[in-house]
Parts: sequence; C-alpha cells; structure tokens
Amino acid sequence: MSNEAARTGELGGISVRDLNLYYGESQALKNVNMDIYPNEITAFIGPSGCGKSTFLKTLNRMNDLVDGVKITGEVCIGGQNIYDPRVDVTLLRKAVGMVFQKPNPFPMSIYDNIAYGPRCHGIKGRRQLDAIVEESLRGAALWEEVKDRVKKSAMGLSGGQQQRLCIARALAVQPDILLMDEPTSALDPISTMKIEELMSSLKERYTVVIVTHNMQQASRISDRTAFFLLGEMVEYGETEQIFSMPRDKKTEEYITGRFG
Ligand SMILES: Nc1ncnc2c1ncn2[C@@H]1O[C@H](COP(=O)(O)OP(=O)(O)OP(=O)(O)O)[C@@H](O)[C@H]1O
Repeated sequence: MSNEAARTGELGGISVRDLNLYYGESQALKNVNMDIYPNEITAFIGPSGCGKSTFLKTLNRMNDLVDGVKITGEVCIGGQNIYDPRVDVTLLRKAVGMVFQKPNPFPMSIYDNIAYGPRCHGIKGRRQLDAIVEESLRGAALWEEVKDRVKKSAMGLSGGQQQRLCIARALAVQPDILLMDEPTSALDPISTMKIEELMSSLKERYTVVIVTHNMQQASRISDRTAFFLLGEMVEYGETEQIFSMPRDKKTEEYITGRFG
C-alpha cells in the first residue's frame, strides 16, 4: 500500500471507490474515485448542477433521506464502507458533521443549540455540557463574542455568527470530519474571512471538505481541489497544481472562466 493510500485509512481519511448515484433514472454521479486526506481542506468546484453537493452528501449518507436515490460503489471511512447495511447512520453522522449554505440555528438559546447534539447522545451532566458548550464555541472562534449571552436566543446573532454557531454545533459531538456546503455564500466579506480563517485552523484537528463556487476561496484555503463536470470528477490534485497547471483542458477552461 502506498503512503498516500495508508493515510486515507487513518482516522478521518475517506476513500471513495466506483461511486455512482442515481436520482430515479437520472445519473448524478458517475464512477467517482478519490481519496480525501485527514488534516487537510479538500475543495469541490465545478459549474452549477455538476454534482458537488450530491457528492458531499454521499460522504455522510445525507442522500438516504431523498426518495428514489440509488447508490453503488463504496465510501470507506476508517476502513469501513459506510454503505454497509450494518452501519449505524446516527453514529456515522456524529463522526461526519455537516454545515449548510444557509446558517440554520435552532430557534432556541445559543447554549441549547450546542448542547442539543451531546444531549441526544446521552450527555446530561450540567458541568460536562457547560464545558462542551464553551469548548465548541471557542473551537468555532465565537466564544469571545457570545460568552455573556449564551442563554439568549441564537436567532439574535448576525448571519456570520450564526454560521460559526452551526460550526460549533457540529464540533460539539466530536466529529472527525466536517462537510461544508458553500458555507460562506450567504455571508458578507468580513464574515467570510472569519470562516475561512476558522476552516484553516479546524484542519489541524479535523478533515474538512468544502463545496464552493468561489474559486478564489478554493485556491486560498484548500490543500486539494477536485473539479466536477456533469457528474464526473474530471481532475483532482493539489490545489496549487490545479490552479496553476491543470492537466485537463476542461479544468483549465473552467478555472480561467471560459465556461460555467
Ligand atoms: N433531490 C433531487 N432529486 C432529483 N435530482 C436532484 C436532486 N438533487 C439534485 N439533483 C440533480 O442532480 C444534479 C446534481 O445536483 P447538485 O445539487 O449535486 O449539483 P451542484 O454541483 O451542487 O450544484 P450547485 O452548485 O448549483 O449547488 C443536478 O442535475 C440536480 O438537478
């Protein structure tokens, strides 16, 4: 086994083999193969409708919730195929957290938003929850801004703060992997910068996978980039190489803005 292949077997590595996904008759992902590495940010780019979000959601089986979806192939995390029927999907989603495009805090206090996941997993002690709430908010670079109002409604936070709260909520259940679907597209430039800085610090502890329409963002923050087109992964490599010397003509056309 190569060193690279061995690394994806580590905690937080993801290995995708011959993955196909159909929405009814329509094929949205075509034979995708890729290895995603721990402690890196991996970005998925490509024109609208190429399958980026669909692919991201296959990594924690969020597509299971869509009627008529059929998936073939394997997604291995920690050496286990997550599509094995014996896999506990609740535990899978604990290990592989997700943050969406639009911040979606629950209509409850900041504290309860963060404590929600740990409580669902059986943590009830007040001291322990207090510690998780503080640590998660610190991890999402939000603690200093909200420490005096954690019992206030999360709905009173700004959009950028709400998105960091959603990241804190994902961190609270101690995931290995964080999936982010266009996490800054609804945010202003300053909030975007804060989230980008946050993502760069999160990769020290987590595997981070992000879908983005913003190619500057992909080139600024990601270690590796995958370019998708019409359900196929056209090219995948180190971000520097993809943006400076793409091997495929279609990747070059896309990153130079000639289509998409
Ligand atoms: N729930 C669904 N049912 C049927 N088709 C779907 C569903 N979700 C997505 N699709 C189709 O699958 C294809 C890929 O969509 P997907 O949302 O993954 O693309 P995307 O690259 O993330 O696009 P965008 O950048 O616009 O979000 C599209 O043709 C889309 O219409």
